[in-house]
Order: sequence, then C-alpha cells, then structure tokens
Amino acid sequence: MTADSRPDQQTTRTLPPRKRIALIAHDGKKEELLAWAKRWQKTLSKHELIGTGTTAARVSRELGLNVEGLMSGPLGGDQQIGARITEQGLDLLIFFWDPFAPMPHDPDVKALLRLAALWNIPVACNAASADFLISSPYLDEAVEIAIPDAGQWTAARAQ
Ligand SMILES: O=C(CO)COP(=O)(O)O
Repeated sequence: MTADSRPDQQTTRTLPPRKRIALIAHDGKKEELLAWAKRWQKTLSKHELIGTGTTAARVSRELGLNVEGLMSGPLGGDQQIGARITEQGLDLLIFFWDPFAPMPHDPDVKALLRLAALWNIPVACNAASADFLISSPYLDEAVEIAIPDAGQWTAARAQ
C-alpha cells in the first residue's frame, strides 16, 4: 500500500435531526422491506425518504409514504444513491440486498456499499440491523460523524 492510498486525515460532518434515508431492496427482498417499512411507517414519515425506482414506487404506493424515486437499480439507481452519499446528501442507508441472487449490476451494488463504508454513514442490510438503526436515540438528533478530509486528500495528491 502506498502512503497516499487512503485519506490520512479525517474531518467531520453533522447528520441533521431530520435524516435523509435511502430505502433499497432487491426483488427477492422487497416484501421484507415493505413489511419492515410498514412497522416503522410513523417513524419514517418524519424523515426524508429516497429510494431506487421500483423500491421507492412500491413503498410510496403501498404505504403512502413520500419517497423520492431515483433510477431503478439495474439502470443506475445504486450509483445515484452512491453519488448522494459522496456529496454528503444522504444520512442513512437501508439496503436489503439479496444474498441469494447474483445481479447484472453487482458492481454497482458493491460500489454503493463501498461508498457507504468510506463516508461512514449508518447502513443496515437486513431487518434486524434496520430495527436497531431506526430505533436509535440518534435518529432524531444532530449527530457528528467522522469523514475523510477530501480537501486535504486532493491537496496532497495535487502537489
Ligand atoms: O436493484 C436494486 C438495488 O441494487 C433496486 O432497484 P429497484 O428498487 O429499482 O428494484
């Protein structure tokens, strides 16, 4: 590993009290996500929701929640969510990916999970983890998280 292969300096950002939450589920996991979202409907309604196309449309239609729908996952939706994370425009990721189904867009799924790890946002990939995240006392509070110092990273590499 070279010296500059990872950011050596961190900074912080504040997750707002009203969280921007992404909801995503693969087809084999959509019923599970819908059941989970139904259980937490009241809590979710207090936050800003976005999702990949089909997931967003179903959560919106079946639960009456307001969800901003991006592109469908196989058409680039995972990458759009990843871009939101990179721009610090997303605060929580609920992603029920399917461990039993290989996807044509597996690289996009991996890329999204990588960006979530890199930018230190809370992620849940199954219902039990999602229960923990959504019932956290931090959910309705401003929360400071550590993130890579992008300015320092670029400055060091541009020398
Ligand atoms: O494929 C997905 C995530 O990788 C989800 O996409 P849809 O919500 O459009 O089904």
